[in-house]
Amino acid sequence: MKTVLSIAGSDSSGGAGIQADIKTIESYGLFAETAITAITAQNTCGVRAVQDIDPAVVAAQIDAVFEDIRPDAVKIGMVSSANIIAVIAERLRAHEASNIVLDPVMVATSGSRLIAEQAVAALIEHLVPLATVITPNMPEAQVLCGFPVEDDEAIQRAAQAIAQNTNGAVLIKGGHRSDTADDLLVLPDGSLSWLRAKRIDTENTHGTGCTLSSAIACGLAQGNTIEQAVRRAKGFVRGAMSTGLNLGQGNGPLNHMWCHGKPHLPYAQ
Ligand SMILES: Nc1ncnc2c1ncn2[C@@H]1O[C@H](COP(=O)(O)OP(=O)(O)OP(=O)(O)O)[C@@H](O)[C@H]1O
Ligand SMILES: Cc1ncc(CO)c(N)n1
Repeated sequence: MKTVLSIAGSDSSGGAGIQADIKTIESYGLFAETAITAITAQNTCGVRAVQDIDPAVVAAQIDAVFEDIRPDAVKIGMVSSANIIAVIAERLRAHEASNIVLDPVMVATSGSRLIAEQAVAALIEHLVPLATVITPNMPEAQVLCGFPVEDDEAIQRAAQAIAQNTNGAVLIKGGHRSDTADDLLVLPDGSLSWLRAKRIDTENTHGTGCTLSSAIACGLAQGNTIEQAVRRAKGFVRGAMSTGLNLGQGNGPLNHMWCHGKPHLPYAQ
């Protein structure tokens, strides 16, 4: 069985972070492993508390996983401090990890900040160069490239600027657009493709980015090309957004148990 390691924060409300990743990886039929970077107390309305995990314990989790059940792909999500970022990069290099998907998480859907301002430089220096695919949303792309990212032309320039720091691909996600949900993919050979999609009219978008990035990691673990993995992942998120699940009082979570238009729950009543 193929395995995927999620290095990310815990979301107590279950819709984002480590929890979204495990649900996604299981929906792909793969085996999920985890290295928790932070524990957040949050729900669909906001983040109430964050406790970072000691960097030595983050490193120990990564070592324990690689030295036993070696993952076929790695997804990196919330990494809130420069020290944690540095140990993750160091351990992934030491284990010669491949198929690394970096979701440069900065702000939750609810608007709360999830990374220290000083840690952004460390993310660019240590993790961006290791990534097979980087998946910023538009505000994150703006922080990574340093200029406003508001229209198609700026999205294109931002993706190309971010791609300068990596041998991998860059996917700029369109969840923050008002008109469409088009994403832009720049492949390592510099070729550009727009992944066009109609917007789904819903407030329930908590964890869309976490779900997308772990789904891309699953596709890479299964041997998909980057473009195939990204297109399948976008379809998976779309399906998980479309079931009409409406939980919580804020931006609700996705339904990860969606599978090709029908539930895949053998024990469901
Ligand atoms: N309303 C929507 N309709 C269709 N697709 C959407 C919608 N919102 C987001 N998506 C898609 O979901 C994926 C994740 O994009 P998004 O920009 O929401 O990530 P994000 O901001 O990192 O998410 P989060 O911080 O909530 O985890 C992208 O492929 C995007 O196009
Ligand atoms: C733990 C965690 N990671 C990522 C996100 C971004 O959606 C979130 N809200 N919480």
